[in-house]
Amino acid sequence: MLYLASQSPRRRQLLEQLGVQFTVLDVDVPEVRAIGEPAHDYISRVAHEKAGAGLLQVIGNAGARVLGADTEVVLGDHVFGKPNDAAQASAMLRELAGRTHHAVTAVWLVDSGREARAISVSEVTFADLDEAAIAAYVATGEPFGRAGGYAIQGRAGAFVRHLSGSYSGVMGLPLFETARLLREF
Ligand SMILES: Cc1cn([C@H]2C[C@H](O)[C@@H](COP(=O)(O)OP(=O)(O)OP(=O)(O)O)O2)c(=O)[nH]c1=O
Repeated sequence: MLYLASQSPRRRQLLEQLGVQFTVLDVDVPEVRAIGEPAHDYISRVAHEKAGAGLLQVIGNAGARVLGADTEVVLGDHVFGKPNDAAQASAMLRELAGRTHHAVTAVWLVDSGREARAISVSEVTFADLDEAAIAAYVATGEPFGRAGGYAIQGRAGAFVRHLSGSYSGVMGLPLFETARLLREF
């Protein structure tokens, strides 16, 4: 049995695209980057902790495999998680506007004896955004619950001048990499 340790409706929707049967587990892992922790190490660690927390819930079930993922937006050494309020969302969008950032998703697949990881790094270039565009976007509510304060699958799709990488990875679960993990496991 496959489990998805995630409360993200996007991840559920994306995993459904692969046509696999799975059950969702609720996990709540603190997302706190340690001082000096490299961005990719942090993202991978959080995804691993989500998968591990899920596995603890189903460890008695024979054949249980658990997927966990974490998505963050990275600009230089800054890691943008989900904004807490409108001011934070606006500040993130102001930094992303007119620049190229990385949208990074780490995925772990674990069972009681094995674990495997995939990491998807996409390069995303945003158009210039003026204060009015940022305010209008934040007012849609879309930034909340989204890394970097934007949803590529929503209105922010119009901000993306260029994407090199994985659209599903930016959205929260890279399908090519996830399918490969499931096949190889
Ligand atoms: C960049 C980007 C992120 N996102 C979402 C995907 C993730 O749900 C979220 C990043 O937060 P995460 O901490 O990766 O995930 P989550 O808290 O939503 O869910 P869980 O930890 O339970 O798995 O941002 C989009 O939906 N679209 C985008 O374009």
